[in-house]
Amino acid sequence: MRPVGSKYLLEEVLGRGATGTVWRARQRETAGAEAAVPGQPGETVAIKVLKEELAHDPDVVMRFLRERSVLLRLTHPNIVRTRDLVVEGDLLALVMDLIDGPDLHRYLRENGPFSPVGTALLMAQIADALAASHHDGVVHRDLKPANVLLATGPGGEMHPMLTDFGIARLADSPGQTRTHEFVGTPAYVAPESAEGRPQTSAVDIYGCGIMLYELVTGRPPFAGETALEVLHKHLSEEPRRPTTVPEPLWTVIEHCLRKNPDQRPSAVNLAHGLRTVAAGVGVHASPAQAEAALGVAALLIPDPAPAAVPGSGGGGGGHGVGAAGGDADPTQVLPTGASAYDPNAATAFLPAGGVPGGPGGPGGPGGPGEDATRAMPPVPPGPPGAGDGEHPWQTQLRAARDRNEHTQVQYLDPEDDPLRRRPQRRPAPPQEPAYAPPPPQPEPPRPQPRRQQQQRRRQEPPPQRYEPPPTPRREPRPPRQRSANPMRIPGLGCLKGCLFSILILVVAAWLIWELTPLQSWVAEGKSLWQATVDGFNQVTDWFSELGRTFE
Ligand SMILES: Nc1ncnc2c1ncn2[C@@H]1O[C@H](COP(=O)(O)OP(=O)(O)OP(=O)(O)O)[C@@H](O)[C@H]1O
Repeated sequence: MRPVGSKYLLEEVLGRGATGTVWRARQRETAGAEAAVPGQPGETVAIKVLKEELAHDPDVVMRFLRERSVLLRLTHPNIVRTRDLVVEGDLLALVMDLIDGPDLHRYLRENGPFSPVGTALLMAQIADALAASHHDGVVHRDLKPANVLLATGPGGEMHPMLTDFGIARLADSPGQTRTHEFVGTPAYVAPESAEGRPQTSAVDIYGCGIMLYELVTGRPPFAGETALEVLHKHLSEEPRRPTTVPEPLWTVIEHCLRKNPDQRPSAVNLAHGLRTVAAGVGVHASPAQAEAALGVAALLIPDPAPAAVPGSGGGGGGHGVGAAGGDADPTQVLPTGASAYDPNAATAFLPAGGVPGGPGGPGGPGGPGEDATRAMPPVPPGPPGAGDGEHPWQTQLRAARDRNEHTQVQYLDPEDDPLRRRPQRRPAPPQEPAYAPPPPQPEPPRPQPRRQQQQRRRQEPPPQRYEPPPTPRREPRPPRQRSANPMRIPGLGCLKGCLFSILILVVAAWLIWELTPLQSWVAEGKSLWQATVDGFNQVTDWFSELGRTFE
């Protein structure tokens, strides 16, 4: 096990992304006052250790420290809580609540698309999370199914939680050492981000539009062979409505995917619109609900004051458009050499300055590797603009390190260092769930806990079918009450009903036998047909006689 700060021990890798590696970790001791959640010794948490390239970047470090309070303050039932930010030596790490469930990308791949109602309800919760963060001035900027973790609610329902908040913001350093055009994932990138234009919270709404489309159809609307092709489609192609998408849901998707960010709804209005759609397109919708869903466009009012992405406008910070040289033609700032585009690849940093195929550019020496982390420029030996004086980040970094001065430094045997060997699973002691869930939401199906998924993946061959998680323990049923109406016949399947029916049949047969001339006919040896015909004639004669009497 490897210590992070003095408070946490890394135990097992949960996954790797473009910005870092996420570990299952254990709290060694209660964190200090800087942490939003002090935690208890023995508690399990998730820790994202940022990549070395990021941790070495002075601008990222400075941002990390500056935005500490913003990230720690961001709490919402649909946001994975950041508990602590750790700076230790060259290591930057975010301590989060551990979510025991798959991410939405994996869930979608294994279970196929959601129903329109399920899609609307799930995304309404994501829109709630965005509304809270936008209100706090925080724009996510990397919305995609892989960044939504699926916890299980108290009734076993799916509870989506948005993660990686602020990571795009941290990674998109304005420093002179890095000239990223944008940080994001091509399939989910808003046109203004792709073009390097000023960005606002409307980029997250565009991401919601892509996710809505993907959840209900199983694939994002814009695909292509290369990242460049996909980005071009975001800029120029209008998505078509698939026949499986109901009209009201399409209205919402279409508004979110407007090329003009000023025409996209605010997150609050998006959440409201999606709930109206969910209520109006389901099988149990009342005419009024269906009517309201058809008029959902009226609810999708844009945000009059969207939260701005700091420095994305080409002004302050000198990055984004400014670094790219103004409103550059997108073909100039995107990696034309990008090949074999994977729409579900991890977050990419697309370079502004790197010439595709050239040094520092995609595919060139010093350029992006095979993974999605592209165009990480070499780190200069000293801080930018340091000169003789000290750059502010150095002062802040030292202060942060001083806070961790009691950190236990251990030189581990390479065999024992989880960073150098394949992680071994260690049994986790029972603990309280990290997340106290909100009231249950209807639909969609349950997610599978992460532990089950990981265990399943290790077995050969992997099972093909989705297995639901163990059902939550139910309260024992109260003893069955006897019916207050013993004569009620609930159906022929019921023994009581059968006996009662037989009794009625026996009585009816006896009455027919006694009150009709059936006995005499049988005695005369008539056939059943003859007896029926005679009976019919007798009734007809009786009626004719009756008629004549009244004439
Ligand atoms: N708080 C958490 N609790 C449990 N698992 C987590 C948590 N945060 C992330 N993970 C898991 O860790 C893995 C890696 O996450 P990470 O955010 O680094 O990657 P990503 O989002 O897929 O890629 P990128 O960061 O490049 O977009 C994912 O499988 C994710 O499900």
